[in-house]
Amino acid sequence: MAQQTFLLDVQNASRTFGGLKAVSDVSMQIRKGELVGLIGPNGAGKTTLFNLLTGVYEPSEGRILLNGVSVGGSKPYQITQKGAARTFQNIRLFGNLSVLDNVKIAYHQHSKHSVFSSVLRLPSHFRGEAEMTEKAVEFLKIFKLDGKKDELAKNLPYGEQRRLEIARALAARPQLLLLDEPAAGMNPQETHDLMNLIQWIRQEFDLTILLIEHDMSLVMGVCERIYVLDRGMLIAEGTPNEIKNNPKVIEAYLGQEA
Ligand SMILES: Nc1ncnc2c1ncn2[C@@H]1O[C@H](COP(=O)(O)OP(=O)(O)OP(=O)(O)O)[C@@H](O)[C@H]1O
Repeated sequence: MAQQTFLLDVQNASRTFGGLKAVSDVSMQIRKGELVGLIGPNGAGKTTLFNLLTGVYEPSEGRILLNGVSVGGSKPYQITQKGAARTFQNIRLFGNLSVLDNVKIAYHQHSKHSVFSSVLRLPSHFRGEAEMTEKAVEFLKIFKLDGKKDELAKNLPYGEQRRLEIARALAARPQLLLLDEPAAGMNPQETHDLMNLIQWIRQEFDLTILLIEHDMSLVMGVCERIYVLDRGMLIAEGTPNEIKNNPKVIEAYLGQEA
């Protein structure tokens, strides 16, 4: 029987820093089109797992397959080319570039015009450049940022910077979009709008999404499945309802508050 290929297949991945096992023997399988949450108390290993998925760190043990192909040892930009793009917990925009240029940078790798035509300023370069600007503006429209395209990214309010980061990740045309705390610092209205936006872009761009989020209303409201990490280990996986009522999960979160 043919083996099922998952879009993302994490097989017994671990990552140690000195004596600390930040991610310990984690396995997770995500099918194309799913919207999955990754939660856990502070220091559980969520960002470290994202860093393994995106080539920031290599797993100390285990394998990570994207579309059935191992991404072990790939650099972050190579993983982006293989179809996974991310946002960061601490926003990482090019603050001194315009909002438009932040998106164009991501779009650049998908542009058809060659470096050769750019250097020689051939007509195809200008056509390519105009096309890229047009596409970038389309992405900005989705995130209601087109009116601010010429502002410096660093001058946007926090919630808009978060949206711009997602627009930039999306412009890289990923199959898998990894969002690290997309609602952090947003007010309830912004969070609510973001939930709708995440669901909309998933449909529109045929995306698979994995998101880390502390805002439980967002996680429980949009995710179909949730993985829970605690002290580097996967302690639960299930639907939002299953996770809400899972004693191990409740205990992990109560431990955090104690
Ligand atoms: N580069 C590193 N060097 C040493 N320790 C690290 C490194 N990166 C992460 N850690 C440690 O690994 C553990 C997991 O951290 P991580 O940031 O992945 O957790 P998290 O679940 O994302 O936490 P939070 O919700 O607070 O962002 C923590 O104890 C952290 O201090």
